Amino acid sequence: MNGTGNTGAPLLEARGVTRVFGKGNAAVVALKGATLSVSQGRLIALKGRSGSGKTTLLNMMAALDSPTEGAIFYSGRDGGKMTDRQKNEMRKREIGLIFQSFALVPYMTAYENVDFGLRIAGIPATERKKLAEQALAFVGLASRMHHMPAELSGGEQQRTAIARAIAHKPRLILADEPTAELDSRMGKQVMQVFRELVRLEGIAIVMTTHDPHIMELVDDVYALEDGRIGSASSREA
Ligand SMILES: Nc1ncnc2c1ncn2[C@@H]1O[C@H](COP(=O)(O)OP(=O)(O)OP(=O)(O)O)[C@@H](O)[C@H]1O
Repeated sequence: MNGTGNTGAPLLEARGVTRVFGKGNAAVVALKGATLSVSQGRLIALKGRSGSGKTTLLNMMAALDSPTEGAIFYSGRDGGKMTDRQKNEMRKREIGLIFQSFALVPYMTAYENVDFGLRIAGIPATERKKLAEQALAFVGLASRMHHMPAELSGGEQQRTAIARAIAHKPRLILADEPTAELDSRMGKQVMQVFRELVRLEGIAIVMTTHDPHIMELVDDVYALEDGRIGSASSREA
């Protein structure tokens, strides 16, 4: 990742991650000993039924939640040994998050949404315009960037959300069901943008999905079943 990417360690590694919500009789074991490794330039899908633990794992990869057992390493750094402040900083600078529902600010244009994300990431004003325009051009929205979200199609809104997630040049993107609210054509556009990010920028992307068609478009698939990673399959890059 930025500044720490030459350690030889994977961008992100989950080792034996277990997450239990609640206590006693009410305890829910959402993840059971999940282990996976994310290297630069890979597009990875986590698949599994509703309730299998996909979002729980993604939230922990994003350092939004902590494992009950096991550990997550970010370029070799143990997340369990980082303070909340260090985790917040790392998330802002090194990770881009994308959600199923796009999560755009409705009264800001596409450009303003991306600029807002850059401000939150602490990027100085002098650099923001160029980075926002570059990111919006990358996702094919150069000519639509001054439109409000409501004036954009679902696919364009999700591509705006991708531009916001990539504008600060993170090395890792975590996307929770990014194509779930899109029809198949728009879902494909989003997957094309992901493939180009992986190929041209060397970014690693981990996405959750239910969609069997998407499995053909990714490099690695991890199947979650009742909180366990039941199987993994890869194709050569
Ligand atoms: N904060 C929480 N408190 C209690 N239980 C939780 C919490 N978050 C998730 N769970 C439970 O953990 C399990 C895994 O949930 P998770 O949201 O990770 O599944 P998912 O595979 O992402 O499902 P979906 O595809 O429906 O989004 C479920 O049984 C869920 O009810």
